[in-house]
Amino acid sequence: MTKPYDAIIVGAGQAGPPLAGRLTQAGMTVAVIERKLFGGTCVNTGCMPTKTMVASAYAAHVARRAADYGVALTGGVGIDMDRVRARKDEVSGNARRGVESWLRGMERCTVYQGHARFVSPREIEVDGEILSAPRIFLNTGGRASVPDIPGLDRVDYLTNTSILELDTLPRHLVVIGGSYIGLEFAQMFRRFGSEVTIIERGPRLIAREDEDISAAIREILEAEGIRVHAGAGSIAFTPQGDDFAVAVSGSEGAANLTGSHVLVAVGRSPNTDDLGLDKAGVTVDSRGYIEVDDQLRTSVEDIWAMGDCNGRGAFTHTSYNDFEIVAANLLDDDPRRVSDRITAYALYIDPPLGRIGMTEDQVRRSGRKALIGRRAMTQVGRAIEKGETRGFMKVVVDAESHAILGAAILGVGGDEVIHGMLDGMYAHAPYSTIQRAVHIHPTVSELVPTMLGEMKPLV
Ligand SMILES: Cc1cc2nc3c(=O)[nH]c(=O)nc-3n(C[C@H](O)[C@H](O)[C@H](O)COP(=O)(O)OP(=O)(O)OC[C@H]3O[C@@H](n4cnc5c(N)ncnc54)[C@H](O)[C@@H]3O)c2cc1C
Ligand SMILES: NC(=O)c1ccc[n+]([C@@H]2O[C@H](COP(=O)([O-])OP(=O)(O)OC[C@H]3O[C@@H](n4cnc5c(N)ncnc54)[C@H](O)[C@@H]3O)[C@@H](O)[C@H]2O)c1
Repeated sequence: MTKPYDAIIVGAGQAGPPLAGRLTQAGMTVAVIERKLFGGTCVNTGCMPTKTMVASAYAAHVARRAADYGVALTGGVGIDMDRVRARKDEVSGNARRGVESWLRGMERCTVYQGHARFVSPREIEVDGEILSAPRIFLNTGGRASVPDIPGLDRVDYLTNTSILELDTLPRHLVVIGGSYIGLEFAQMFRRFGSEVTIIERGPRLIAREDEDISAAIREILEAEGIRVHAGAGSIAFTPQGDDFAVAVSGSEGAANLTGSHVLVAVGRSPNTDDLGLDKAGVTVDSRGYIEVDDQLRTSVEDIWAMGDCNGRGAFTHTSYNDFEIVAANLLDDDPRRVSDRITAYALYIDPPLGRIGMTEDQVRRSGRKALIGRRAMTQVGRAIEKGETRGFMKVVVDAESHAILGAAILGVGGDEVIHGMLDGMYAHAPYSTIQRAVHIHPTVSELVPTMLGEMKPLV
């Protein structure tokens, strides 16, 4: 027998649960299907656990530097991995339980725990039951990709999920992939006390960013004792008892290392291969992402895809914004669109990188006339006072319209401070609006107007 609902939501990540809230408030009956953990990647194996552990690593780092601040600690700095993990489990577990109890207590919402699969454009099967609805929303997220590296299959490799459950500290953690996931874990485990090596296939770390940012990040990580092999064209693993050997060669030369643990951090793949999308006629692109239009409609009428599974964003805030776009179009007669969204994200190494809009390189390649402002964190009073002067900030502005095109702040508070300029971009304000704003002293933000007042033509 088929159970009818007004709507079916597959996946309880960042977009599904709030959409269930809006649809049920509008009087619809909704089935939410989640196969694993409520809250999805961000809550369980992504942002929340990692940022909680990044905080532990930061505490260790500051403790090691205590004497710089005139604080005397007797004895060395030890790491209690059980406590680190327990703290992470508490933060993440509270959030997961919060999402689950919210959904289970939601009027007109029925929660199914199991794997969902289409049997037709309007029907989904979960654990042998068939549910039907005139509208279906997909929020299935993604999982770690595993690269085809010789010998990797013979090594007990870790992903962002399994590394969170380690109860002992790796002696030597080898990280494959030098982007968001790789860099955050690399610095975290180095600060916990592991030896850490990053192996990146591309010519530089976090290669989507400008070269000066990649170089500064590499310098920050190397200063903490992390080894980096970029331009690694060839990587091969050989098991050696409980350890493994890894041979790397490429544009930075060749090296042979011995590691105890390897983390694979080479990108994510969408959870779309096991959804029966062919039974519904929903199309995917060559990498498996569900094809959507600017308002997140798939190729099949009344089926929408939100979050990481549609390839239009890969962040918690973009997934949540997808929910806002779908809800606004469906329930509020408000034609919100993905193309209204300005690129914005942060990399949570310490100091963090806050990034918005275009990179300097993208602006240069666009050929438009632009102005650029730059300021080292050594010229920021608050950073000096805090003893955290690594990094710099920069901004690129259109020379004719005076619109802010993009900015980066690699420095203490950079993930927060960048929002002033982001809000200026959303307000379509010329840069002079922020340049003339009187910011609070002493903050990192107070140097943003100064930087905007000292711009030069981008050549
Ligand atoms: C280590 C790490 C750190 C990160 N840090 C950040 C960060 O600091 N900031 C940031 O913005 N982003 C971060 N991200 C990215 C962020 O976690 C994701 O972009 C976000 O969680 C995507 O949300 P989503 O709703 O699209 O999917 P998900 O949160 O992945 O949710 C999808 C859900 O669907 C379920 N599901 C899948 N298929 C089915 C099926 N067939 N049937 C039933 N259920 C199904 C899954 O079990 C899952 O619960 C990080 C990611 C990782 C891996
Ligand atoms: N701070 C954040 O917001 C945050 C943190 C973590 C993850 N995330 C999300 O998770 C997603 C995945 O992150 P990620 O870092 O795994 O992927 P990514 O796609 O950002 O980077 C993968 C890196 O691995 C390298 N690589 C690919 N194949 C390789 C190989 N065979 N050998 C060596 N290097 C190889 C690539 O050149 C690239 O630098 C990101 O797109 C991001 O949206 C966000």
